[in-house]
Amino acid sequence: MIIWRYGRKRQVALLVGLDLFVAAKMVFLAVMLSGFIAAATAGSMSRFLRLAIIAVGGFAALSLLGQWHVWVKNRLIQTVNLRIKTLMAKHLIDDGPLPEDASKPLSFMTNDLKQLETNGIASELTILEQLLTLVFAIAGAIYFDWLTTLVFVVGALLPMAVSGLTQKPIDRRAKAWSTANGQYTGSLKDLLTGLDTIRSYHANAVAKARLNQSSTAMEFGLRKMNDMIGTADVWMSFIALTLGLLVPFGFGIVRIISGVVTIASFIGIVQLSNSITNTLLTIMDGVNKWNTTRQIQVKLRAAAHSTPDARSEQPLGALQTITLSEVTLSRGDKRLLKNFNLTLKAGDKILLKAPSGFGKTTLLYALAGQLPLQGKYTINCVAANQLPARQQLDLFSLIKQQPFLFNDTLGFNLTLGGNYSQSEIVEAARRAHLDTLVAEKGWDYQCGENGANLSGGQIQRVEIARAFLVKRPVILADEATSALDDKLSDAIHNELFAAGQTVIEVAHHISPAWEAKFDQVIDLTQPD
Ligand SMILES: Nc1ncnc2c1ncn2[C@@H]1O[C@H](COP(=O)(O)OP(=O)(O)OP(=O)(O)O)[C@@H](O)[C@H]1O
Repeated sequence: MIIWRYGRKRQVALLVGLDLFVAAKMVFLAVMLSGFIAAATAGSMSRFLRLAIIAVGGFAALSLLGQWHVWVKNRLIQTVNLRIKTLMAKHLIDDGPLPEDASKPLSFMTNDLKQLETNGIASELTILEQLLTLVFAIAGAIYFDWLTTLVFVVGALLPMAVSGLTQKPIDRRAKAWSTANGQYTGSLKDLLTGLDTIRSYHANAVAKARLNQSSTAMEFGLRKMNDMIGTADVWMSFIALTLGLLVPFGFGIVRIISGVVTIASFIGIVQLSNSITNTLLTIMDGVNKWNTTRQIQVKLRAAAHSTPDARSEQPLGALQTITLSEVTLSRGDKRLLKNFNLTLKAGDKILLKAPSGFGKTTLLYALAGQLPLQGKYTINCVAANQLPARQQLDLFSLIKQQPFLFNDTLGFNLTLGGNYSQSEIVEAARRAHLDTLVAEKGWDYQCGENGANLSGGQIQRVEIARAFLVKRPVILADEATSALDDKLSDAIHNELFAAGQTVIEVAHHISPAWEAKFDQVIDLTQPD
């Protein structure tokens, strides 16, 4: 159960306790109505008035408990939602997927979790409440006449057995909808990111058609899922109404005619039979809805149980060597580098050259452990895949070709909330030649969405300053100065070369004078 797994046990227990009172309301109503009929049949006004006072008082007390029930229920929903979101945020940030999968977690965090709330959590709460109502209603009806009740209960239970048949097709359609939903969110995100490109190339019509295509697929998936749930509901309801109501009602009439049951008892049974049938239908509906969230729950459990890196922490010591031997890289189905070899020692400066799309960025990501590689990769003679991911990550700072800036201050974008002294931050900014910008705008300057309020060169220097600030043993520089003028590019290279860190740089345009300063210049197109 989602609420038991992610909620506070104390809150769940209190809710179940209050559910008992909410559930008792229907039985209380039936007993009161039956009592009114008995008073009317006996022609006793005083008995009627006494019952009327008890009825009003009883309903007032039950309503007060119902109010408390609302608060407890909503607080429980809040706790469960928050715990799930915290868990997923942790999973996403700590052990999240590679960049190319970015739209999937976005869709999961928005659409899937919303569905989990409306179809999963809400259904569990309803089912719980309705189950208790059902128990009370059956107990009350047995008190009036057990045989008539039995007919009512059997009539109401039969449709439940049939509902099992609709489970699998509902599951299938829920899965198809979830996939289409993910694709829609992905293409919408892509479109919004590239809106200015679309407009400047007049690709509006194509963009609209593509978005329309994925929204059509999503809406179709939703319709198909709702069709299936709706169809199941309609026919379940037909079976429930005939077997659960008409047949037992007729049976009760026969019992009255036979003189076994009084009209007052029968009114009580009929009132309670409504509760029995309605609760069973609501429970079935809840179970159907809950079943649409099975896949989401599986993902959630996987996220909750994602264990920290099981590889043993080996003391790696200071970086000495990095070796790649017979390494092959792929991206999707595409084979990139094949049988690539590289040996470097700490402090080396390496320049990687190859035509666009050859796999240089992929190689840098693989070195940092953010993309897989086939072949032998060792750091200080230890196989990289034996190192905890965190340890490998901490060796590298990656200056990305397309840096990402948060919609936050300049200061935050440099430190990313890390714990650095002011002098360290100022020094990193100075080395990345950001000091003029800082003097002009200040650390609290808002960078805008993905650095919209900065120039391309300034964004690149924020990314460079991040790398200088963390001072990791290896700097992976992917076209790190492509947006800078020659003077700034030279100045940044001076800083890159001065610090004694290992530098592995990918650059298309680099002057012969700078090229000569690298320890190794590797042309990836040339076999060893
Ligand atoms: N997320 C991705 N999913 C699938 N394929 C990708 C992805 N990113 C890049 N590729 C493909 O992998 C190949 C290598 O890309 P990569 O970015 O490593 O090349 P590169 O040599 O750095 O290119 P450039 O010099 O243009 O930056 C390209 O063919 C590219 O289309």
